[in-house]
Amino acid sequence: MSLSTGMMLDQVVLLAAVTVLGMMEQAYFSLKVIYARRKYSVSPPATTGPPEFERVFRAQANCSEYFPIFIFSLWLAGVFFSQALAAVFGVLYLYGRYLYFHGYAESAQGRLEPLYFSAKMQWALIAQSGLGVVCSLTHTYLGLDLMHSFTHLLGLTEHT
Ligand SMILES: CC/C=C\C/C=C\C[C@@H]1O[C@H]1/C=C/C=C/C=C\C/C=C\CCC(=O)O
Ligand SMILES: N[C@@H](CCC(=O)N[C@@H](CS)C(=O)NCC(=O)O)C(=O)O
Repeated sequence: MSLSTGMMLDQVVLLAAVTVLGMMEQAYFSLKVIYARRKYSVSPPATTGPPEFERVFRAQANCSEYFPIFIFSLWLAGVFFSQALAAVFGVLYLYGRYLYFHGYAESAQGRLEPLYFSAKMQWALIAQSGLGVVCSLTHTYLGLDLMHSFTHLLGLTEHT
């Protein structure tokens, strides 16, 4: 897809849907911290309290720290590589983060398995972003269609 020919909404609508889902998930995590503050009587600006509170607090903070990386990589991968693939990895990442949040709320150990899962999804999105942007750069400035050669290598396109 070329931005110069105009981006059609159907070329990004899956990315938009995953972004809305991600924003709702972030809002949900924030609400859980507000409930935990009430439950454990930890009023702002305090950020320390019983371990049950601190784990919920850190789970939300950790998910927020990574949210910008997630959103940028989702859109870059979706625009420059493949919208469908980015959307699938995006939904899996958000699912992993949901499990991470609840695992961390239970115990520090409980966060680890979902963290590894969501990290794999995140790295896959970063890789797709990098590959897509490099292919676009070489196409624009060197006239090389690496993406076509790449998909041909994988047997996804006919040789032309
Ligand atoms: C989800 C974010 C993914 C990518 C963004 C970039 C960097 C973050 C690294 O990929 C993530 C890897 C995380 C690995 C964590 C490894 C170990 C943590 C385990 C134990 C900590 C010690 C303890 O709990 O006692
Ligand atoms: N802000 C994070 C950056 C590194 C990170 O993402 N760590 C993972 C694996 S140790 C985590 O779950 N950290 C727990 C937390 O941020 O509370 C930290 O302080 O640990």
